Amino acid sequence: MGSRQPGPALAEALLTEQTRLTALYDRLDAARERTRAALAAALAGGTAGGTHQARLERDVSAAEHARRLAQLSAVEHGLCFGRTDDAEGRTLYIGRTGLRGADGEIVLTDWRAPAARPFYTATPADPGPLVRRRHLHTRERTVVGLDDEVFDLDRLAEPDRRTLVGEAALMAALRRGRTGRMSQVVATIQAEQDRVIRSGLAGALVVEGGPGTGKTVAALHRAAYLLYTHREVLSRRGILVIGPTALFSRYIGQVLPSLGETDVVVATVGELHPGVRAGADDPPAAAVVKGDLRMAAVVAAAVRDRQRLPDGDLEVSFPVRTSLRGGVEVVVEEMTVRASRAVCAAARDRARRSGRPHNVARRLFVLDVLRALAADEAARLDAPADAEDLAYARKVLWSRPQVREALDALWPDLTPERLVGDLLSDPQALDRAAPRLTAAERGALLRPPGSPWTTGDVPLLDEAAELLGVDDPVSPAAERAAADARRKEEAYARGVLEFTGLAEDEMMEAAALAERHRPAGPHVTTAERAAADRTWVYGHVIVDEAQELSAMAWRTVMRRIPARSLTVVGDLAQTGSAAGARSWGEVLDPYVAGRWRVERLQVNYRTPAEIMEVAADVLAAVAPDRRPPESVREGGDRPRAVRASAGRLPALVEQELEAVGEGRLAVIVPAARHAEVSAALAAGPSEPAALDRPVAVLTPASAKGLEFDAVIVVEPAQILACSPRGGQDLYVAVTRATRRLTVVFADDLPPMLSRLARH
Ligand SMILES: Nc1ncnc2c1ncn2[C@@H]1O[C@H](COP(=O)(O)OP(=O)(O)OP(=O)(O)O)[C@@H](O)[C@H]1O
Repeated sequence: MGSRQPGPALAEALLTEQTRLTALYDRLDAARERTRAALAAALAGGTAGGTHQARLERDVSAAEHARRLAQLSAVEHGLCFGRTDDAEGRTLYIGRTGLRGADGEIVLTDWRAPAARPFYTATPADPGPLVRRRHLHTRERTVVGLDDEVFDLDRLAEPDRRTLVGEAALMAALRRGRTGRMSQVVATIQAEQDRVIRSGLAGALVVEGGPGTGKTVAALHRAAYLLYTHREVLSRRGILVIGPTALFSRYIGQVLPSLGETDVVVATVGELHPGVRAGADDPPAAAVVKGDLRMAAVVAAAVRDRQRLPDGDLEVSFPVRTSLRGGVEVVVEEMTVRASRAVCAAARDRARRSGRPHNVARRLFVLDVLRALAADEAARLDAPADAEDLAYARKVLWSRPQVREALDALWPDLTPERLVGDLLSDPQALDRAAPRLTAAERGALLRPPGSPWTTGDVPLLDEAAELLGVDDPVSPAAERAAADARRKEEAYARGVLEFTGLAEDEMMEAAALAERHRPAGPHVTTAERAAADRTWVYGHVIVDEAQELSAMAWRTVMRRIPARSLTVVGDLAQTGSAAGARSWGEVLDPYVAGRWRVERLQVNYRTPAEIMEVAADVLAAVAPDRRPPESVREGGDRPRAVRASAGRLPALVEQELEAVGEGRLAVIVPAARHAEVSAALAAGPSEPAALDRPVAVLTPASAKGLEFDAVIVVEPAQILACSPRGGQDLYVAVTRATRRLTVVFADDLPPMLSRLARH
């Protein structure tokens, strides 16, 4: 065990570290003061004008100072948490940010810096350069405890050669009650996690491991590490973190800001199409078809299906003379112009061959047909026309609603929403676009017009958006409006200067506000700009619970990361979606063949051994080739099974709440029972405030990635029967608890849960 120091020695050590910590906070205060002044100066400098270049530089440096100030403000708690001493007598203090002393020497080493690495990787068996590692426990600006490990092998007995880093510190972190939010763990990162965090940026890194092995927490720290190490590239492009549900996004939402990182977008696949918020999931049959790569061809065919030819020649009639009779406008003379079907076909071919997206190629089609119509009109009027006349005639024709309507019917300007919405609610359109799908598959896709968007629709919308494109040259008016907005922002930024005399928090708010209110330019955070732009290219993408993504969803993700720099986090034994992955090769080979690598995490930090034994039985039944992770903790309360009718659930919930005190409880139910149990427990819908309540009623799918002090799993037999991946769902459900697991059943307890103590 780590050598905890006895009385006087401990007191002396505490005093030494307190002196150091106080000095570090002084440096932090000074750094904030300097940054605040630099921000104020940058905002004030040259506001009256200056060259465009000067303004740009000022904006960029102001953004940089604002970011640094945000970072310095985020590290107030737990600023310094570790110290290393090496064989050469060098001492480093490790903290959540780097700080320099008055002479420019490094007084606090950022946890992400290469020099900090031994703090995480040293083990008694392989201490590297270290002779001692010390964990500092602090509350506000005070040192309240120390935890030392002396890597002096001669004095350590073999059984004491632990492999875990700072066991006491880790255990203290793991014993904390759950708050409904994931917290950062920079002080207790384990060696195997450190490898994940510091792995290089290129290619795809797959982080695989059973439930509770810290895949998510390691991936988020990796985001912070990558932003630190490759700031140049990544802060401009940002990092996208994709999670399984909005609830999960909320659960992990604090980790990166608490590490001082803001250039990260957290979203679900259902949120990747700006303007559409897909909440609902598809029924399994529809999910499977929508997730199939054949859908790319279906969407492409649906687009082509909207590029039509007239039945015969194209004929358009419009009034050329009208007169007012009794206050009503009547057509006195009409004219009909024609373009032959062959001309329309040639126009369509040319537009298609151009390789441009539908809405952009539309211009070519329209132009060709208008040419033919204008020539026909000239012939009809018997008026010899030169090129200029014809150009004018085309313009006039295009301004006629009848002409526009006729051309729109042949080659309409389409939004992705309209294309996909129409396709999925029109059986004939589906028949035409998807001849290769079976009738049953097409049937699974069909739904009433105006149905809400589902997660499975988003990859289809994204596919459609790619094929449709946008024919939207920036108008001079829009440019003027943007310039105007920029001027207003500059005035606002000047106003921010008045805040500089105020307290830290207020200053931060003002700086953040200035950033948030700027619609364009460097003051809007990278994350905000990225989230609003479907075509944004990210610097790195992290996909969590990656086993859930369908092949079509992967296409959508890969579009956002042409450089293919990815972290893919998941556990194939937890795949719940019918359209999800079966192997990483199947997912990644089409995009990064030969450029992906796997890191496995083996230790479970969440679930005590007693609960994990139960989970291992479930795993053995559903995925016999997989080994469960090993729990780092034992001694949790014995998991139990209770035979009880639904009516007794509220009483059981009360019991569990009492047992966990301040802790949180989840009741995980088969999807079909969610509404009923929520009503019985007077719990609201599961999104997004569920984590704020002491009791959350969740389905296995919505519980994915989350954890609670106590979990009640309701009717496991029904969870098993509810979906084709019911076994995986049950595995997810029984691995969410950090302390207590109760399984409630009325009739049957599945044999795989027979290890549970019966009550
Ligand atoms: N090094 C660590 N120090 C302290 N706590 C840790 C550490 N690693 C993981 N944990 C904690 O263990 C719990 C599980 O971690 P996490 O949610 O990242 O696991 P996971 O592998 O993503 O699980 P799942 O597959 O079930 O989603 C979290 O509470 C996390 O904070």
